[in-house]
Amino acid sequence: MTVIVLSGPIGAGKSSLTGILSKYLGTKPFYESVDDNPVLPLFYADPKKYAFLLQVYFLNTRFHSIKDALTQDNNVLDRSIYEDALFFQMNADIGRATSEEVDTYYELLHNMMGELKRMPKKNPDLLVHINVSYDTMIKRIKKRGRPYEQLSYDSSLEDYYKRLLRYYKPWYENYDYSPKMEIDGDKLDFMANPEDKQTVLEQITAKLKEMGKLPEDWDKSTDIQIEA
Ligand SMILES: Nc1ncnc2c1ncn2[C@@H]1O[C@H](COP(=O)(O)OP(=O)(O)OP(=O)(O)O)[C@@H](O)[C@H]1O
Ligand SMILES: Nc1nc(=O)c2ncn([C@H]3C[C@H](O)[C@@H](CO)O3)c2[nH]1
Repeated sequence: MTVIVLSGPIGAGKSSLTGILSKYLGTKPFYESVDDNPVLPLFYADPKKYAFLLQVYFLNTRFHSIKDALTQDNNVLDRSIYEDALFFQMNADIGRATSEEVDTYYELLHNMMGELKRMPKKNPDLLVHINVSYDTMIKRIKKRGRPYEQLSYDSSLEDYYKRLLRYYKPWYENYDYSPKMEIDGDKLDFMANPEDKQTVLEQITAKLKEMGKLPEDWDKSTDIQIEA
């Protein structure tokens, strides 16, 4: 059983790489609830009012996916539960949560993490973190085109996104729930460039082999077709 989780800021390419990787490894993808998420547009329209509700929504949907993923064979998850607190803390730090909401959130998170410890598999096998600069992040957010994430929708998002990148750096450095590796999302266009896609799959395959999670003679074509 191998569970891989992707991490990285908004628009880094987690969902895209989840699709590629799960197809390549023949495993099941688990996507974050975004397009079917009724709270996300409310949050972007009024972050102070909806930050707490959005966090609880994400925690709940993430918990469902994890419970499912950790009891099945092989999986790829497009964001880790360990990033939830990063988002919440950042929003709390900019005044979008009351002290009661902060206390309640951390109690709930602690409670849920306690449940995870009782699962047959407690942690993922590997975290694959996609690193991107601010410019790449904005380019990808534009390309994907969710209206409420655009700087033209709310110019304060520039500060929000830059702050998010600052929070991610120490978060990744301190992450120690599983082995981890970084992908250079600025240089590697694994969506449009087949050579870059091959490079990324080779890097992940090498790490899985090193960890004994893939046979040494695993040699599968990286020529897989994914809908953008
Ligand atoms: N390495 C890449 N090179 C070029 N384009 C990319 C790359 N990764 C993702 N994209 C494009 O960038 C956009 C955002 O990608 P994606 O939705 O996978 O990001 P994400 O990290 O899952 O975002 P979110 O955190 O918001 O869910 C998509 O339009 C995707 O096609
Ligand atoms: N506030 C907040 N807390 C979270 O835990 C969280 N997880 C994801 N997101 C937002 C980022 C993208 O817009 C979109 C897709 O990742 O959802 C979050 N926003």
